[in-house]
Amino acid sequence: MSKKIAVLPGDGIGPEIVAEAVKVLAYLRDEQGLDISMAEAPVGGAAIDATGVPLPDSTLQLALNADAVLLGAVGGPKWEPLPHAVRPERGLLGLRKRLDLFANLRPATVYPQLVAASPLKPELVSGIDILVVRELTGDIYFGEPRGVERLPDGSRRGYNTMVYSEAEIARIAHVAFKAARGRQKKVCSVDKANVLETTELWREVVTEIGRRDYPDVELSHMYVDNAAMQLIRWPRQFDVIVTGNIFGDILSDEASQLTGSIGMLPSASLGDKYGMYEPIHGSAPDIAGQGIANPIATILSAAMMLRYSLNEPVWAERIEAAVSRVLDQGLRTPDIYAEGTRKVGTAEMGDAILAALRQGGQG
Ligand SMILES: NC(=O)C1=CN([C@@H]2O[C@H](COP(=O)(O)OP(=O)(O)OC[C@H]3O[C@@H](n4cnc5c(N)ncnc54)[C@H](O)[C@@H]3O)[C@@H](O)[C@H]2O)C=CC1
Ligand SMILES: CC(C)CC(=O)C(=O)O
Ligand SMILES: [Mg+2]
Repeated sequence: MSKKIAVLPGDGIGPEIVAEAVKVLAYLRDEQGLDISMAEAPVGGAAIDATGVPLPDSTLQLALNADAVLLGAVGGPKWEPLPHAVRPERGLLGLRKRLDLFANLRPATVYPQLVAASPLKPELVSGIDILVVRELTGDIYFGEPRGVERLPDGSRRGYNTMVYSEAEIARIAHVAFKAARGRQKKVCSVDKANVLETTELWREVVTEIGRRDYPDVELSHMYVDNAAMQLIRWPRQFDVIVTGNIFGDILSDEASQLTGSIGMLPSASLGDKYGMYEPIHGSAPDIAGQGIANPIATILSAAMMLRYSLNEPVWAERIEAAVSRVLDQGLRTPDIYAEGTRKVGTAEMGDAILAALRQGGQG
């Protein structure tokens, strides 16, 4: 039966990078007989401009009725003056919550061709293969109460609430332990249990599940400040990192620098029923509209979609191999450019990956 893909380009560079991933998917549909259909809808700022809200019901329904969602990025300076409740980012958070996409898998692997593109020394980054398992529907991004209130003395006070239930911690812990079993069998759980009760509970629950259900997986714990430091000092010590929403958000942006650029990191946001695929970066307003954004993270997100939601692991591998071949050819968007390579724009990079896929697909 035909598989439906909801395509939500969003804002800033979103439409530019999603267009390149759509080229790849359209090739699989039109020339390789993959039984998929794509339908596009606005989300974030684009949706606010079109309908007044960041997650219109029609977009939500499209996502709920799809087999997988491909998302670009949302947000930008244009919508920053709006109240938080109706900002573009709330559209994305709403989508993650409504689809119950509690597990965000953010693999950070270094392509050997890009070792020199990392600001870190080659001997530190070569060979890194980290999977950040970020909880995506809880924590301080969703906790109530939240807001800014006026105090009797006339000054203002802002507050957000970090919340995790035992069940929320348990289900993400299982995802991390299971993922580790297919890798180096090491999980590092990152928290701030020395200060925050919520994450003390996190540590207890992860420890209990590890001991009870995954004795074959080595479990360690690290405070988030140390983890941020260790990622730079000795990144190869990590296999799977499991952590909450806000820590995972921050640490995965940091991990992207090990790989050369945030434009290289894909992600899969998974729940029991749905899957959404998005690069880890934002809408990059500073380079939007210039045709220079790196589309690789989005194309690799489409590969993850083929693997996790569309049961097409071979095409996922072929796309990943095509990216590698284009890097071998020396093509680079500006964010990963180094002397001796050829600088290309977003569309040229997408075209080159498609051309490499055509060759690989025939072979
Ligand atoms: N998943 C999402 O939709 C996310 C949305 N945002 C939103 O995006 C907007 C901008 O946020 P920032 O903090 O600037 O983060 P950002 O990730 O958009 O950009 C950070 C830096 O990385 C660069 N960059 C990002 N993606 C790139 C790519 N594919 N190729 C080359 N360079 C790339 C940007 O040019 C910028 O210098 C904000 O409105 C923010 O709320 C931020 C993070 C995630
Ligand atoms: C809601 C998003 C802006 C949060 C974010 O930065 C991310 O998911 O990477
Ligand atoms: Mg982020």
